[in-house]
Amino acid sequence: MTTDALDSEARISAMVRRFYELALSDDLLGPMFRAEIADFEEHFTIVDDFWSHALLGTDRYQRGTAYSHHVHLKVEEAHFTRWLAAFEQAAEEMLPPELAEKALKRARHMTQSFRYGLLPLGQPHGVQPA
Ligand code: HEM
Repeated sequence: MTTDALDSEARISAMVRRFYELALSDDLLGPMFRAEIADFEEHFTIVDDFWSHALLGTDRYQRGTAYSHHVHLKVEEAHFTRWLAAFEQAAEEMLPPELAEKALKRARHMTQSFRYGLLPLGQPHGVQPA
């Protein structure tokens, strides 16, 4: 692996850990992550693999679609807003600008797909319900 690729992998790992630092201190996301994830070190490695695959094109994530690991979650629009805010902050702090831009584009796109799959039909997407 080249030095650049190694550096990108290290930055992705730092971004993932920063994301969970922010998400675990959030009063809505924190309890959900704690209830669902038994081993955080193992989970970080899985999410590192996902972002390495998504951003660097490696074959490290081989667990099907990330979406399938969310279908059982009871989420509302607020979960998405907060998830994305934490991700944006972590990406901007930890990734070089080009990689951060790519990560944000991917995260926004996936958040929107997850909304269509996980929010009840008829609930406005991307709008906080009254
Ligand atoms: C409402 C927003 C979201 C919430 C509350 C959420 C929550 C969670 C939770 C609780 C898990 C652990 C599931 C388990 O291990 O059983 C998980 C896994 C994961 N999430 Fe999310 N998530 C959200 C959005 C996203 C988005 C938009 C992405 C990608 C851009 C993403 C990527 C992942 C990945 C890669 C995993 C690991 C899946 C695996 O085990 O293979 N999540 N998420």
